[in-house]
Amino acid sequence: MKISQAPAERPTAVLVLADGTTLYGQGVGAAGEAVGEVCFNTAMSGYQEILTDLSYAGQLITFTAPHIGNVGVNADDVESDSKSMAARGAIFRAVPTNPSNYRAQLDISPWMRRRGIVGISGIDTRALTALIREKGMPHGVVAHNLSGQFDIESLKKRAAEWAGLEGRDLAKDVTTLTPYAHTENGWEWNKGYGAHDGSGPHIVVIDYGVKRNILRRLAAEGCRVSVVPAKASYEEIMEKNPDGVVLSNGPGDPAATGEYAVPVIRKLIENKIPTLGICLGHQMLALAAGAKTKKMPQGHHGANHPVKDLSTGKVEVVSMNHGFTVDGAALPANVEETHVSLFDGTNCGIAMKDAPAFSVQHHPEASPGPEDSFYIFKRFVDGLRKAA
Ligand SMILES: NC(=O)CC[C@H](N)C(=O)O
Repeated sequence: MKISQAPAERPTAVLVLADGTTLYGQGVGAAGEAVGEVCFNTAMSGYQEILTDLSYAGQLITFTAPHIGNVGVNADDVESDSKSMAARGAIFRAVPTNPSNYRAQLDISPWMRRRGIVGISGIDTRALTALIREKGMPHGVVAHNLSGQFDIESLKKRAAEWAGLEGRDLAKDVTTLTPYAHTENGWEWNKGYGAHDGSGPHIVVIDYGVKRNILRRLAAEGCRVSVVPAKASYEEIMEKNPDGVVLSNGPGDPAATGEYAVPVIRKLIENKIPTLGICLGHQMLALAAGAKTKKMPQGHHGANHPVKDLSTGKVEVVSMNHGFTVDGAALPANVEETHVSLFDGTNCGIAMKDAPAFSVQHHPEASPGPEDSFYIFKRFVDGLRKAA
């Protein structure tokens, strides 16, 4: 399959893929160039959460929902701060129009400019998504400049020479540099975020690129939440006297990140410290237990993926964002598969039989997406309360 698009009349942006596919459009957000792996996200809403999710570092996001920016942006719906290294590029079908929503504080384009996200609109995202589905996630460059002059050959070369995500540890680039305490609670209609009392179990979250809503959901369960850098040692974690440890989501290849993270996680398991892993944290718990991870052709990025909890038989509709997967067919004997994707049967959760540790591939914190899996936090925290 090959796609092409006639140059827009006065293009101010272009998407060039490593195979030379060149799609012209209108620039949105920051001017400049962004190189990365081109993925697609099928969520119908939640573009602000998606564009601030640090797990997208190194990726350019094609939104399959055609109208991005309709409800504007606000200060609440962010998953990382303004200096974050989340997705550097975004690809839209329609040129964003004036937002209409009572929560809107700003248009998407100036907001993207502030965050340094280079965007292109006017792209046939349906054809691009079909291309990704057929051939896997290509490497590409989004370039945006008002002159409309682009050196396509050099952009193609840049895309083709980009090293890709396999073997890349990106958690070290996006993690917090210093430990901190988190106090923001879950968001409530007409109230926003409150502060929690922190009277419940103490959770240490290892930040590989943590989404804020993971921290907020833990706070909403009554937990005291401490966040530590990705390279915190086992001793530094234990000095904080955690009742439980959460391994966060994050960008890049779990196998590369695991080089420093897995030895720490192994010690947590050996010492029977209650542990919950989410997405990258799930993949690294699996690696620590002796399982394998591999790259997926298209990955899962959306907010309506059906997943089955094998322990209850219930199906939950979940938020997903991953391009690597745990090989469910090669799990060690002490690891039980607890969740599977009903789209393609890939592994979506594990529990260790000989340690109080479990993890899920999807995003129980949603943000964006349905709240079906909030119970994962409750399951973890109830377990801690029982053990106390
Ligand atoms: N959201 C995440 O934590 C993503 C994990 C990993 N970087 C992947 O793409 O599979």
